[in-house]
Amino acid sequence: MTTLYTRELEIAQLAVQRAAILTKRVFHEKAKGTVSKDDKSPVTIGDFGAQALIIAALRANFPHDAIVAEEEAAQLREDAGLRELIWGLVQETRLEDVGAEGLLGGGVKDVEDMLEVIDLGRSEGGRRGRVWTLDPIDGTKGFLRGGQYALALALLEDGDVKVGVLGCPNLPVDDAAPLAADIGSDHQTDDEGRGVIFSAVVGQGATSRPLGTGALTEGKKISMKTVTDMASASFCESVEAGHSNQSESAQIAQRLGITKPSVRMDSQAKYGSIARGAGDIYLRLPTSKTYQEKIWDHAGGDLIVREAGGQVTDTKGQRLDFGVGRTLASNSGVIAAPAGVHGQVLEVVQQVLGLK
Ligand SMILES: Nc1ncnc2c1ncn2[C@@H]1O[C@H](COP(=O)(O)O)[C@@H](O)[C@H]1OP(=O)(O)O
Ligand SMILES: [Mg+2]
Ligand SMILES: [Mg+2]
Ligand SMILES: [Mg+2]
Repeated sequence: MTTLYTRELEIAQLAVQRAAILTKRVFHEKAKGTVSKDDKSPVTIGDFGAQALIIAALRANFPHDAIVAEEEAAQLREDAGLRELIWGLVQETRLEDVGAEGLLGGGVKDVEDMLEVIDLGRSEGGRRGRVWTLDPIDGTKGFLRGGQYALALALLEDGDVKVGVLGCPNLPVDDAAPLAADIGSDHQTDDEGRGVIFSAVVGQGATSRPLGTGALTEGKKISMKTVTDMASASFCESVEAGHSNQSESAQIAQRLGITKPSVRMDSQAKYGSIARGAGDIYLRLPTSKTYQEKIWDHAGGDLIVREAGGQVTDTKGQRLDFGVGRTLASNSGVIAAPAGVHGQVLEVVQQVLGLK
């Protein structure tokens, strides 16, 4: 039997759309309730609030599915001020479309329930059954800086990505618009013309549609650009130097004959951008032997790029393996490129990294 994942896709898109109303509100506020996690990375009331809203929708619609999400409630249990702020936001956030809000169902009863909902994302993942993976704000540093960020949700079945949704509130709606890495330094930019949801279902292609706040509109098919001449191609890479080895990628660009400077952008907005042909190649080269990439940072983007005509592997040439657990422990780095040139890029990456 073919499973079409129609309901999963609809709920995932609406859940991301609703949570984005909350993150956009926080994005425009000066005080974002930022705290530091144990690994020293930042988390805001936007991350916690979005995670609560999205998991509440999953709990109501797919109560038997496992969830692997980035955030946990431990810090909120110790900070009444912070959790009340988040609870206020969660309570107030509704989709404009009453029917759509009804579809999401459930809701969050009270503050304690909100903390429990956040902690439903603590599954260990794995190669069996249905597992949702969620990054409520991917690219928190971009979110704080006024750059790109994404709400990333994907459904894995037996370790394979079946549905991927990326909400990118700061990317242009227009698939043909030039790559937008930044929205201006004042954070007060008009939201007009911005906000897009990228989606893909395995075997059904990838689409984009406006993020909006009302009912979902029909998606438009997206596809990667065909690269015929490397000299006119460019890399899309992290802003954060600590997330990808930028000097190695400069050598790779040079060997490939790429002359344009890399476009630096936070979050999985990179995957969405290349999937719609607004960029060409996404490179993420390991910086340390110890950091392991997380499944929620790649699952949605991986499927969206592959369904748009791309190939995604690690630097060893292996597909990303989302069935190992919460991390991509068996992979190293990421190379996402149009299928026609992926082999050529991989070859040069391996030469420069000394892998062959
Ligand atoms: N040391 C690290 N190396 C690589 N990626 C990291 C590291 N620390 C955090 N990340 C994650 O990298 C992603 C954003 O990186 P980039 O913009 O470079 O693609 C985010 O998912 C971020 O998590 P987070 O979701 O907490 O922002
Ligand atoms: Mg984080
Ligand atoms: Mg992330
Ligand atoms: Mg995150």
